[in-house]
Amino acid sequence: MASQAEVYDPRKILDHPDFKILKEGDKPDADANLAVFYNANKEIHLVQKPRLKPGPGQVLVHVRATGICGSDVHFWKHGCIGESMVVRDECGSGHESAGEVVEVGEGVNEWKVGDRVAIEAGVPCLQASCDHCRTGRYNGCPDVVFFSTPPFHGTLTRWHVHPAQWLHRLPENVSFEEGALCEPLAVVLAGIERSGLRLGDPVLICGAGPIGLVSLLAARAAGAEPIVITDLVQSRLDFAKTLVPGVRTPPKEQAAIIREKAGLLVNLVLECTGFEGSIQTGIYATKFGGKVFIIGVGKNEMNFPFMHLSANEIDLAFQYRYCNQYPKAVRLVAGGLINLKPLVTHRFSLEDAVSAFHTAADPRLGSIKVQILD
Ligand SMILES: NC(=O)c1ccc[n+]([C@@H]2O[C@H](COP(=O)([O-])OP(=O)(O)OC[C@H]3O[C@@H](n4cnc5c(N)ncnc54)[C@H](O)[C@@H]3O)[C@@H](O)[C@H]2O)c1
Ligand SMILES: OC[C@H](O)C(O)[C@@H](O)CO
Ligand SMILES: [Zn+2]
Ligand SMILES: [Zn+2]
Repeated sequence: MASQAEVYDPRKILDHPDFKILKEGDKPDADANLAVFYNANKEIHLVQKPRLKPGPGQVLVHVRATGICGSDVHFWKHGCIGESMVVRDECGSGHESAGEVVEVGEGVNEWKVGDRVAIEAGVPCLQASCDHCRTGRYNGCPDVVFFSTPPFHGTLTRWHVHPAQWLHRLPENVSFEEGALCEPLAVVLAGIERSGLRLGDPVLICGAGPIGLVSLLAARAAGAEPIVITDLVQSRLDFAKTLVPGVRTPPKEQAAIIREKAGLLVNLVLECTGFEGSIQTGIYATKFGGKVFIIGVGKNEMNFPFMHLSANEIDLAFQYRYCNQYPKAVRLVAGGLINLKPLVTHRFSLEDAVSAFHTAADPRLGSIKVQILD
């Protein structure tokens, strides 16, 4: 049986005669399989890819909404995340997507044309010999195909072929935009689950970007009180207040001010920036026996106040993507416990998707979540 990596071999697309990088002024074919690709030269462009037929066990999805994640922008602007995820060739972007089934491959019985789905972008190997897959923690699978992490192309495209079992049904009351936002929600829910957050816990959230704001919504739904959120950008704190009016926003992200604002030391920090200074602030704001749960990603090496952590029995924990979170994410949105709608501040067509990237990458434009709709 072919591995997922072989099935989704990225060269198949790059070497295909119908693959074409569109230059300025090029008019795409009608209904073309447009996508946004970046490369090792830090160029970003619209491309035309072949529309492939779904193979056995696969489904062809018309992608209707895709959000731009900070990691998409990071791969474009910096060419890597950490040491193992490196852009070496043309690579397709996007992993926050939802759409509509348009064709099913052989042996697919659970989906039919017209079904509305959220796309789970990480496809693990599911081999019995893989301990991570066998034990259900499939986000640790070393052979995962994570669409949009090089070398695998992303789901920001018009026609995307996906394995049937990594799609999640969207109920009628969940829009494609919300379905796409279930991806960052899955990241956050995985973190909240492993952080052990309980009703009435005082929580500090560091960073009011999309991940911090989704954490705010999820922590509120989970019963955290009080919740303090930090950011260096006032407009993002203002946005947090509109989402959850009761949230406390200290004027500076310093531990002493956070303590005063919270009225107490927090027992849980959800760190959503990945910056060393912010992680340190989180550590100093945490009470004896508390936990600093780090969702943000950043530099390869960082300094933490070792003896303060030790003498206060503060746990440091980390989140890497997610496993088993999509069904929960969809239920929470459908059930009205988490309202993701306000997070989408900018919308673009697929034809104009490169402008969407420029908007997402420019902090002066004040976007929270930029989505591409088709
Ligand atoms: N662990 C995972 O699997 C996973 C998945 C998705 C995203 N992430 C990471 O989560 C982090 C947040 O993602 P995002 O999309 O919200 O990014 P973002 O860049 O939009 O938001 C980060 C926010 O942190 C703020 N910030 C920076 N330094 C700060 C400081 N010292 N104190 C307080 N706030 C500060 C910024 O102003 C910004 O608003 C990123 O590092 C991202 O790569 C991790
Ligand atoms: O939402 C998922 C994240 O963006 C990915 O893990 C990315 O950071 C690296 O592949
Ligand atoms: Zn992401
Ligand atoms: Zn595996």
